[in-house]
Amino acid sequence: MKLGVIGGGAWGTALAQVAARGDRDVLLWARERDVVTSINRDHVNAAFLPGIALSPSIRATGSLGELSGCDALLVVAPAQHVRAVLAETAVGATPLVLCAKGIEAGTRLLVGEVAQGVHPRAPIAVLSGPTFAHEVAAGQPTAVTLACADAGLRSALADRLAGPGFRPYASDDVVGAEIGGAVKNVLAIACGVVEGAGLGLNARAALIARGFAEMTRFGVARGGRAETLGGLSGLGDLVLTCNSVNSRNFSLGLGLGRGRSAQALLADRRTVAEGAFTAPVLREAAAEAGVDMPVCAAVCDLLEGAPIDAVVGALLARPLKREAA
Ligand SMILES: NC(=O)c1ccc[n+]([C@@H]2O[C@H](COP(=O)([O-])OP(=O)(O)OC[C@H]3O[C@@H](n4cnc5c(N)ncnc54)[C@H](O)[C@@H]3O)[C@@H](O)[C@H]2O)c1
Ligand SMILES: O=P(O)(O)OC[C@H](O)CO
Repeated sequence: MKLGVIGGGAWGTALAQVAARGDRDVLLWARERDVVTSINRDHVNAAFLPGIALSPSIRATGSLGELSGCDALLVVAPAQHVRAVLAETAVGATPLVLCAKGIEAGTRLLVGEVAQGVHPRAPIAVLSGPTFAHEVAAGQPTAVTLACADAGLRSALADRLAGPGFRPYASDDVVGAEIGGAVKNVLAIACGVVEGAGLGLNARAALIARGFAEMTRFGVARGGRAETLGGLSGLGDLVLTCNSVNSRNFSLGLGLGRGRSAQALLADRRTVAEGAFTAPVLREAAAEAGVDMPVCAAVCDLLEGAPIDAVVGALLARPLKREAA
């Protein structure tokens, strides 16, 4: 199975490295000319994944048309750009493996739903889980959820990607796998705020547990399964990103917690903090589904500039309730 990768950021490059294990050819489309040159000439992605020596069997291209010879495509553009990039790609019935974590603004669609709308004949899979790109690219042990309704395709993709340091777990719950990754980014911002504002480790643990309850409520309301939310793509990724400054979302929250504005923090950054874009659309989607998500709503308020004391005070002053509710 020849794999193509759409997106030359940190995660697309790390996944290309996984797919290239054993000197297998991988074609990676990158939007930036400097990334294409850097990968083909020096076998590094100096812009988005510095310090990692890439397999020479990864070839980069700036032309989406070249991907037409691939047997499956890993889609690793940021969530808000997936529609535009896929619209320019000839896909037909080639399987698409969605690896971005987010919900599309405006439509409130999951990335897999966007892909299905653009390419109705393409089988859809989702790869998600606790995966800092640098660690994956360096071959450090990592496990992910690989979700696909088609058992044969799921198994073929898992066999193609698995290796000594990369272990996919199979699932048929595409929606559940996507929602975990999208919601955890918003919750990671909240945990960063707690760290930046010095609110303590108890508060962070409370946010992780109550945030997980929100993620599960929303995921189940959208048709996912609670067991998927409790797996690698949900709880696993939530634990990772809520506890490390290596997370772009956590570090965005850290800056907010230290008093900087979201606008200033997001300006000029070349890397993506998906939670900032997911938070407002998640608030809309939760309202639409009739799901209470107070922590995620609080992150929206903070991104819009509300004072931390007021937001935290309002969260804690809500009426007391049963934990399971
Ligand atoms: N970095 C990680 O560790 C990691 C791990 C798992 C999942 N992800 C997810 O993968 C997705 C991609 O993130 P990343 O970390 O590879 O990106 P990145 O932050 O390393 O790089 C930004 C990417 O955005 C792309 N981009 C910017 N503007 C664009 C546009 N107008 N159209 C198309 N692409 C555009 C750039 O080309 C680049 O590939 C995100 O959804 C992210 O949540 C990232
Ligand atoms: O750096 P973040 O916050 O985008 O997190 C990267 C991955 O999603 C971790 O699994």
